[in-house]
Amino acid sequence: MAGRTLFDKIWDAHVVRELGDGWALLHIDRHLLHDLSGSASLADMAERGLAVHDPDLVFATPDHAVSTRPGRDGMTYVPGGRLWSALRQGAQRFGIRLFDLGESGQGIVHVVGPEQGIVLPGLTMVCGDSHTCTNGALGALVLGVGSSESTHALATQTLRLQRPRHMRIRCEGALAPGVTAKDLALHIIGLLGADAGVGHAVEYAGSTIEALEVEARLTLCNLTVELGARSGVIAPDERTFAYVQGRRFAPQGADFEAAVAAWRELHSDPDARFDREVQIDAGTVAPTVTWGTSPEHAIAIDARTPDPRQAAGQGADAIAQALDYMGLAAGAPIAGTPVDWVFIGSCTNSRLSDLRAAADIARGRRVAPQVRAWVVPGSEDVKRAAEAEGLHEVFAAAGFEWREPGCGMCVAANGEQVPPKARCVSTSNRNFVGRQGPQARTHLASPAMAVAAAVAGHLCDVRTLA
Ligand SMILES: CC(C)[C@H](C(=O)O)[C@@H](O)C(=O)O
Ligand code: SF4
Repeated sequence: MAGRTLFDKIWDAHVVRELGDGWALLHIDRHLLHDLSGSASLADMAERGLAVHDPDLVFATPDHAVSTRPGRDGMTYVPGGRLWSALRQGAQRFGIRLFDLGESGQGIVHVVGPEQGIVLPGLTMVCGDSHTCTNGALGALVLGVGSSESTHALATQTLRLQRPRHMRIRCEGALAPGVTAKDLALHIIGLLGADAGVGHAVEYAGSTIEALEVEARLTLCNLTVELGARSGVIAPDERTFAYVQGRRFAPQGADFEAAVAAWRELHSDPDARFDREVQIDAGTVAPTVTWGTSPEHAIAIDARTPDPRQAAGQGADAIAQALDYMGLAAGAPIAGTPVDWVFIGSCTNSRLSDLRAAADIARGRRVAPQVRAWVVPGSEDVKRAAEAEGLHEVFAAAGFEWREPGCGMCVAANGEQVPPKARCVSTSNRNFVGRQGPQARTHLASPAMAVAAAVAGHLCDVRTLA
């Protein structure tokens, strides 16, 4: 038998029935629900008189539509309150565990899954959210699903899926000081394009990936969907096992040891075949930011915006449009661009390690007077851990607002918007037109780069910050 990829190994272990033409019915080990798509799935189930097949494998938490204002409750953002109570009612009706506001386990669904040990190596997991790919960093087969797939999975604990093609992105070399997994991810998308992964499952491998901490791997995998791929995966290793050990829903004691023994088999065989292989020289990656309205509009901080006059055909129009929306000149240095807002948060960069990296730059500095800057921890547990270390005080002393856990300004589904034409440096994953509010302008960056921009008042290289 030919060698198998990591993805194949997890897939094969979950096939309930082969359906032909590459399709199979797969067992789904975990299902996560959030207030936007999850509340809708549960309402659909109720309306159709369906029962949840295995409520113990389903977990819910409000994140998108809840306010992150200090002292908030579920009704602080009134339009979102309806979704919050629908999620609560649905969870209660079907006997699903809900991590509610103020409780350990509440937070952005993709932060909570790994943090609580709900997502584990070798498992299959779905969630009605495109950034479910984040969880592949633990060596799990994870998929963002649509509403009918979500209902199917709730009702049957299975999903009918077509095996994707395989793509391996091999990253070699040590990241330079000041360069993070976020910069690497943006660099990769900038290089390959936002549709490079369509139809593929991505595996990240190589010495750079092996050297990344698990939380940094989560950041990298989070951006896989911005490459067009539904899932990204990293082979679990000693770092993964150490990360998982002791988490609330992870196996404990002898069960954990037995699980680790099985998890050690979860890697692509040396002779596994990939449909596409890409090599990335990670040692040359610089701190990277986006200039335009797609994550593929990524450039090194010391580079210039593109010039449509030097591009051909449709590409030129798209560049001109993006520059116009962003209020930027063609062929101009991106560094020095003045900034109005800074948002540190989202399922990309709101874990404890991200907040530590941000605090390291913020310590002893001040947010520029014209800038408004927020730090939104990814989960209740992240918030508590950060406060126990005094990070909230570092941020407050530097002039940042310290907020409650949730998606916050990432997609503005909770009314927290960047004002029209204001420019925001954001640690999130999407800079689409109107993403952070109508006419809002978003530059994606790492937490350290976002703090550097907040302090300088303009986009700048964190490595040269005064
Ligand atoms: C609202 C939700 C379904 C959506 C997603 O699928 O990703 C959101 O989380 C996003 O980041 O755009
Ligand atoms: S933080 Fe942003 S990207 Fe992540 S799930 Fe929430 S809205 Fe989507």
